Amino acid sequence: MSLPELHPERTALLLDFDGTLVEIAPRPDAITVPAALPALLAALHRRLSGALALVSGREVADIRRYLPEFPGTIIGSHGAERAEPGRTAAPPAALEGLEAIREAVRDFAAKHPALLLEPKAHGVVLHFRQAPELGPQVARFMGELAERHPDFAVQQAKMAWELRPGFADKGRAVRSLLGLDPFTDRIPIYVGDDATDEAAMNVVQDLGGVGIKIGQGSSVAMHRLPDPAALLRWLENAA
Ligand SMILES: O=P(O)(O)OC[C@H]1O[C@H](O[C@H]2O[C@H](CO)[C@@H](O)[C@H](O)[C@H]2O)[C@H](O)[C@@H](O)[C@@H]1O
Repeated sequence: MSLPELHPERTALLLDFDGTLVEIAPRPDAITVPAALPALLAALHRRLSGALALVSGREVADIRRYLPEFPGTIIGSHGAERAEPGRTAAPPAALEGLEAIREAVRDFAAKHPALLLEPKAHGVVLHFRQAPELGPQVARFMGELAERHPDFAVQQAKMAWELRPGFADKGRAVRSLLGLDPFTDRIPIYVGDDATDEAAMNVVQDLGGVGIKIGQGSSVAMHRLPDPAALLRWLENAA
């Protein structure tokens, strides 16, 4: 099946960030934004009359650090934040249990120096990319921590486990975005590579849209591209 076309009046385009627009790197701060990406996103935003959003597990502020000129909507922290063009995301609500979670994760990471702790305003990520053998232990620890903090959910990522607020999920965030101008009444296309993107792809496909999975692994998506470079080529042809 060939990839869908981007129609200026009928398409809404929703793009994940890590592993989708940028290649996975050894650390969260070691990614390289392709030189052509900012201009490409600006061109797509114009072509779709604003119906372009980034949907990331990263915080909005983090995405803005890498793409300061991005003109569209940004959904961050797996859906816990949404920033409209030109506006700052609202500060996070106080989350019950977050301080205790941070402390427990800090203590655990201190015992395993190969782990990388990524703190977020809405949660915390433990990366085991530098010590893959610790993966099962990290999964167990984060799972047990989530059981003690029912407002939080465990989110699997690539070589990482995260605790995020239970209310934050990309599926819910995308469903609500698609009810707003200029996304409403358009056919959504969602592109993502990771477990967190599956809920969003389910939603867009339920609504008659299209999911595109980047890379390998099982997915609900009806289309697939091998890597971010292939996605950029497709977007360049469509822009
Ligand atoms: O929803 P996304 O935009 O795909 O963000 C998901 C997580 O991405 C980041 O972690 C992943 O990418 C890192 C950089 O390539 C990599 O080192 C790490 O192993 C991956 O898990 C980011 O650090 C997380 O905060 C995001 O939730």
